[in-house]
Amino acid sequence: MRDLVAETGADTVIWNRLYVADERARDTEVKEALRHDGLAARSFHAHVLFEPWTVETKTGGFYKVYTPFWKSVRDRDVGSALTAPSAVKAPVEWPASDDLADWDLGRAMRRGADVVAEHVHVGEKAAQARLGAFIAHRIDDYAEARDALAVDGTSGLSENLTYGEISARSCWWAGQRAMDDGKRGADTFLKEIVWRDFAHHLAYHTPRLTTENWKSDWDAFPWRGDNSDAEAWRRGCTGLDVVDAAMREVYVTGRMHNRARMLTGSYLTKHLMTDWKVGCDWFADVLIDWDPASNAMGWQWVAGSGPDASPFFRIFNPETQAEKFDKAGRYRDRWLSSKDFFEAIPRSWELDPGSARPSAPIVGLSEGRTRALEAYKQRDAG
Ligand SMILES: Cc1cc2nc3c(=O)[nH]c(=O)nc-3n(C[C@H](O)[C@H](O)[C@H](O)COP(=O)(O)OP(=O)(O)OC[C@H]3O[C@@H](n4cnc5c(N)ncnc54)[C@H](O)[C@@H]3O)c2cc1C
Repeated sequence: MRDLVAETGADTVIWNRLYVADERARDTEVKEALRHDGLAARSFHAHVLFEPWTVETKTGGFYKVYTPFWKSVRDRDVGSALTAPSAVKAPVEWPASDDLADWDLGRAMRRGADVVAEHVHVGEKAAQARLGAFIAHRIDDYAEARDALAVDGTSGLSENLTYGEISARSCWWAGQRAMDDGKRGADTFLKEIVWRDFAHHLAYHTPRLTTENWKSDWDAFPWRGDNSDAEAWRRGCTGLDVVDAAMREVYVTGRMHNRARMLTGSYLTKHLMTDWKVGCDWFADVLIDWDPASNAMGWQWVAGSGPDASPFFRIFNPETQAEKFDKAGRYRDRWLSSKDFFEAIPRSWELDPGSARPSAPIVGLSEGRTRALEAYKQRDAG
């Protein structure tokens, strides 16, 4: 950054504040170094709706459960999204830049970067267009459609929110206007935007959210570390159609349907009894919308180790879930028959469309469920 500042002649560096421990530590260090160099360094509240220290319980603590958090913020004044500055002074001479193509980032893949590029919509304009299309065409049915695996029923805004290409405030106000216009799904949409804030609230107040079991009694659980079953899970080769379809979807698009995140996560942490951190790390690698707080909160929720988590004994049955949320099998068909997956994966996986998937699940549903519940009972007995 120092080089860039010198090359551009910038006198001020500004950014949006972030709330996860390592992001805060890095930004503090950067701010100090820039100020030490005599530059102005300023950070702003723009990444979330409510900065984590501004939301308190009646006793002055932080929220550990979503519903009271939502109730405490839903009627707050969110403030309007700031307008863009009318002019930003450009450097007299732009610094020389490498050509990204020269970095050959997709070297280890067949055509992976090109495959994923078809699915991402980056940049502020794309984000605004996405929000506009969602509000105009999909928000009415959002509450029901958001769970249907084969339906494009959600906003798709997570990647844009992650990179700050659109602000949570803009989404909030669009949702509020939709509510005033009587759009049925608007309230659910606002609640989801606040789930994102809740993740950052938790990560700020309990930094261990992203690195350790949030509930320490889970430290005694015999999670398996990374293992060959987890590798089969990553490669979409578990023998369970819906799980494999979802693991292929994420490899091709850089995204995964929210319901599919829950059920692939459940299969990994419960049936395969693998530590949620293994899945959390994989999602960090492959998700374009990767957000450290939402990802860790999602994984700890699925695993049962997080605040406000789904109880461990409530083990998703991926097949029942698929029957419910992908009745006609369109989601499974689409991703299991996708040739793009084989284009996108690393060559070292040595998979091609002719490679067979296991004909039965690597860990059967009832066998995995019994094993997980037994380990859970023993954890509590021990
Ligand atoms: C195991 C697991 C891992 C996850 N990892 C991430 C991640 O790395 N990055 C990420 O942005 N989301 C993550 N989520 C949350 C959720 O799956 C995605 O935000 C959602 O699928 C994004 O699609 P969308 O933008 O169409 O969402 P929409 O349904 O349109 O929702 C609107 C916005 O609300 C927010 N939101 C919705 N659901 C959640 C949620 N459960 N938690 C937090 N925020 C939410 C997102 O910012 C989203 O863009 C994870 C969930 C699970 C279960």
